[in-house]
Amino acid sequence: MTLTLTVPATSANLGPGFDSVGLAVKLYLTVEVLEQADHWEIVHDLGAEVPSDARNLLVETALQVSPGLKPHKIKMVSDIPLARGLGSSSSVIVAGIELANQLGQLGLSAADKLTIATKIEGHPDNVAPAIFGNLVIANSINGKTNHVTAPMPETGLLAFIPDYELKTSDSRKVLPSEFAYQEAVAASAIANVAIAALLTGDMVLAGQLMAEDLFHESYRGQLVPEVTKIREIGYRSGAYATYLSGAGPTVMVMAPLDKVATIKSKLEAQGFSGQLLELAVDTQGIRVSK
Ligand SMILES: Nc1ncnc2c1ncn2[C@@H]1O[C@H](COP(=O)(O)OP(=O)(O)OP(=O)(O)O)[C@@H](O)[C@H]1O
Ligand SMILES: N[C@@H](CCO)C(=O)O
Repeated sequence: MTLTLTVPATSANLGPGFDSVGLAVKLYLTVEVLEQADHWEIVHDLGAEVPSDARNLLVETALQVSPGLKPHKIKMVSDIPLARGLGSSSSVIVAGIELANQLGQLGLSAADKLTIATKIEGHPDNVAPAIFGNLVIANSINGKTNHVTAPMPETGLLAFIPDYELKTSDSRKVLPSEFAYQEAVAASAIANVAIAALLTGDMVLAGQLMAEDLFHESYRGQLVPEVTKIREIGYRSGAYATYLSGAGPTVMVMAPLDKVATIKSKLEAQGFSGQLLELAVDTQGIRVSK
């Protein structure tokens, strides 16, 4: 039987949860492992920029975890748009670790996978929900990763996915290299209350605090000009929150389920170039079938 790995997309930060909070959503990367071969071959239609050989991030990750793996032919299909703030790189890294785990029979625990994935990605906010599903709050310090998974309170999710890419590396370049002590205290207090509100199911309070992020959104706004108008429309139409998903450029609107259709049609009327997608929370994380 064929080994198939299915990994969800993820939306990181949720405003002030910079580098530490993420939500799994129902868009998927699917990796089907076919026959053993002389060399790695990845069959995909993700464009010429994505390598079809051992340079593909999937294989690079798998070989980093288990260098002796035998090459295989692999079919890769993805609904997760690349470099748009929906965790495409994390989905591949998580799939690569699982590929090594399965082919190399490594017996990795979920915690091991999170530690490895965080080391490769640099922060746990996308890889953690890609592994566990749901809402995950995680940190990593000196190679030690901690995480808490929680159900997401009921909310509609509307993603505006611009038709331009924004690489995480470029979006991190506009962030400050230092933060004054008082500012750091204020930023983390906002994040703490936002998380407490999410964990107690208070989407109204969570949404207010998500809009008050001090860590990254104000610096990145210039890279995603649509965010100001989308936030204004969301605010006037009763959304809970509007935030930059991951490093952007996707803008996520969280809103009561009965307000999503109205907000969607108001956003459509703006004529922004891109896609508007209604999403739902993935509650499972990575699936392995064989
Ligand atoms: N299926 C894939 N196979 C191989 N490489 C991929 C795949 N998906 C994404 N990548 C690599 O990851 C890069 C995008 O990573 P980047 O961190 O910039 O954005 P993202 O992960 O989509 O967004 P974010 O981290 O903000 O949520 C792509 O340019 C490509 O190099
Ligand atoms: N927390 C990360 C997510 C994207 O990898 C960022 O905002 O840069």
